Amino acid sequence: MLTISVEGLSVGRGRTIAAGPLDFRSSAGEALVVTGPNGAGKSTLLRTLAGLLPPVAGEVVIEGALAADGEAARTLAEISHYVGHRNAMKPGVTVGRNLDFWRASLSLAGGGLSNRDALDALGLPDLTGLPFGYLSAGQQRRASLARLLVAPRDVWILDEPTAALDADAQVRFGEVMGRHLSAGGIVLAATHQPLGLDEAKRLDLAAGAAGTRRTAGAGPTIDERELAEAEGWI
Ligand SMILES: Nc1ncnc2c1ncn2[C@@H]1O[C@H](COP(=O)(O)OP(=O)(O)OP(=O)(O)O)[C@@H](O)[C@H]1O
Repeated sequence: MLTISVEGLSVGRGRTIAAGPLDFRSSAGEALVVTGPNGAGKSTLLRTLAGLLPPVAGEVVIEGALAADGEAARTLAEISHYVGHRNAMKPGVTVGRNLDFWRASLSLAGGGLSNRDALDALGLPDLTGLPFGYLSAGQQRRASLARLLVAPRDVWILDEPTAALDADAQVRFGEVMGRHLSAGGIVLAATHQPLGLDEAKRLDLAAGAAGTRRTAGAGPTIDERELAEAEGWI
């Protein structure tokens, strides 16, 4: 059975710890909802889990999942979707071609929904022929979330997934996540809003996190400019 074990994980930038050390475990069919005030380290935790930032300390152990090459997956990046604050869809390219890109990039063994069915699951009409940039903010978020369905992956790492969604879309996306969990998937989500995941485990980063940035004694050295470029800030 797919299991993610997080042990002594401290996350941050360079040697500055934003949150941790953290210990938790998620198994197939489970959701973990990460909460906490602004600056508590929720996004930093999710980016670290997704493999976009190195951990300051600790480790993430994956068991029971196969990567694209048929070997046991060793990192979450090999078996997960990451949806950050940004939509990661090209505005000048059609919705359909954006989704085709995600299908081609992330599908492990096929089996994803068609673009039209994925959009329908998020309550959108067939907008596949429109440039992504023509969509409203909420439509853009829905279309971006549709990539979770065109390229099936076991683990969904979601940062504020329902920001910009109206009430109907929030309910729909709650149902989409529920079906993913029922099929044995895992959801790791940070949010300030209820996600409709009543059975989810909770991880509250409030205690001792915001405003108490600490520096690790040892850790990987990061080139701050490289990091900023990788994150699209410069
Ligand atoms: N690129 C960066 N370089 C240095 N520090 C950063 C960088 N990005 C975030 N931080 C710092 O890391 C800490 C945690 O930020 P993070 O974005 O993880 O918080 P969050 O809990 O997701 O907040 P919010 O609820 O506002 O989205 C903050 O103090 C923030 O200033």
